[in-house]
Amino acid sequence: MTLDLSLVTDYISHGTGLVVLNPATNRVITTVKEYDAASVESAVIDSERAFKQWSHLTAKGRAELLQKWYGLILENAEGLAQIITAECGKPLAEARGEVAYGASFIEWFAEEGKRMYGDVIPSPLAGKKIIVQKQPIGVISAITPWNFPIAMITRKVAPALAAGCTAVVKPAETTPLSALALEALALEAGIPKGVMKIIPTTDPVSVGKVLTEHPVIKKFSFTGSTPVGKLLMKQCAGTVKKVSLELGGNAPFIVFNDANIDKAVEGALISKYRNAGQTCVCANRFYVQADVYDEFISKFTKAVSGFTVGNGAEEGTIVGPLIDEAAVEKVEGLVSLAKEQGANVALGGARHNACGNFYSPTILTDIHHSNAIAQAEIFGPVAPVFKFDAEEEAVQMANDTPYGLAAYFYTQDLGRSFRIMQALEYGMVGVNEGIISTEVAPFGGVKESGVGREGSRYGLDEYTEIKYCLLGGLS
Ligand SMILES: NC(=O)c1ccc[n+]([C@@H]2O[C@H](COP(=O)([O-])OP(=O)(O)OC[C@H]3O[C@@H](n4cnc5c(N)ncnc54)[C@H](O)[C@@H]3O)[C@@H](O)[C@H]2O)c1
Ligand SMILES: O=C[C@H](O)CS(=O)(=O)O
Repeated sequence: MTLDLSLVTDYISHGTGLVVLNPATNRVITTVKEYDAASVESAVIDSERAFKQWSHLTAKGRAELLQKWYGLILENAEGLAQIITAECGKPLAEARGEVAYGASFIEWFAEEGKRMYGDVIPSPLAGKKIIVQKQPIGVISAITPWNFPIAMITRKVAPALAAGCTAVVKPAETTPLSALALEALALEAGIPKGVMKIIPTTDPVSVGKVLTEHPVIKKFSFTGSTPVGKLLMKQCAGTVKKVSLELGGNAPFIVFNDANIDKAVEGALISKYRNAGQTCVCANRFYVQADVYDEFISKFTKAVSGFTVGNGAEEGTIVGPLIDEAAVEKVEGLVSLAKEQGANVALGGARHNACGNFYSPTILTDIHHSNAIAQAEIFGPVAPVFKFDAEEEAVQMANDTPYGLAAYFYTQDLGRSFRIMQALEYGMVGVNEGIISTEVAPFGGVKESGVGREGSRYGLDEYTEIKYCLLGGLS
């Protein structure tokens, strides 16, 4: 399949720049023009200039342009999906899903922007009026990861633009093409130049300093690992920026004795192996109650053994490559340590065909919660399955992590459902469901998985400021 790069022609560098590789083949896709700290400063000033006009459009006016952008993304969905697969590695079917998911935030916030309501508060003071209004916070910056190169950008930029803000966005070094295609389509939709600017770079540290320290930037939104999120949050402190963070996860997936095991296996497959296990909400550790442990392992192993591993561009591929060699080495290290600590490899446990960035879908059993792998965000197609006896033990182990993004459990007992929903220390919980992300619900974590929420009616608040006005002298 010849990759169509016509959407990003204007961004391709015919000399030096940011080299983009295909993780399935490690071959060069293309090279794109890149930004350094100085040119990012200039982009920030352009964004400030664009803000003056964009924020003065009506919400309806902005919505019409966002809806045009949404329409163009859907019209170019297949081309965008092929770009995602080429630079990120995920199977084409998943990439198509990501385009629709990413576009859904634009559709959703085009409407939400028209409902950025304020308040008129009954005044306790005679002759005085109390008015509360929401205003766009201003120029925002964002830094995004490689695993959802379109959706992680639109989940930030859509609410920002709908609220009247402008955005300067640094995508991951490995996946700039999807981001640049988004920018090209936004310009084609009539969204003015400078309203959304993508800034690829081979120097994330210097560019990141501009995006977290520049005084013109009033809000910073980050999606990525927890260690980097902590660093960038500190960098924002000097100018007291409003910050939202979508960070790492360590999702427990609990299966109780009374669960529908076939449904639990179905949920486990999608939750664990989506994007080869490289999602922040992937089930990261499985806790299965003793009476159903053997049945779950048998059915889970049988289903995973049928997965096709390969290039995501080939129809039928279920598990594509990891993003790079470092990612494979990290997974290899975690599996090796688990085996040293007594784990049994029920399936996989090594590179696929011992080549490239491919790792075989893996299931580990006879493993204890104290093993290191229970505390690490695996970010690969590896499922450690722990056995437990009592409900309280499962909850204690599930909560025994600094992370708090997503959690999942399967039961058919209503009382247990409410007990466990209440007891789990996570921002998002799937009950008898292995995939929970949607634009209408608040996505985000607690503890060291993040601050703030994306999507839903709450997502707009991240990009607004509340202004309270007291009107006197009206008697
Ligand atoms: N909570 C969520 O919604 C969510 C979504 C996707 C990914 N993630 C998390 O992201 C991680 C995987 O993505 P990743 O490997 O791209 O994460 P990462 O933190 O290594 O990189 C994320 C982004 O930060 C940039 N970056 C890294 N160091 C920087 C620095 N010092 N200054 C400025 N920018 C810097 C990178 O270039 C990239 O654009 C996982 O931990 C995953 O859980 C979370
Ligand atoms: O990995 C990060 C994404 O947020 C996962 S999802 O597509 O939103 O479920």
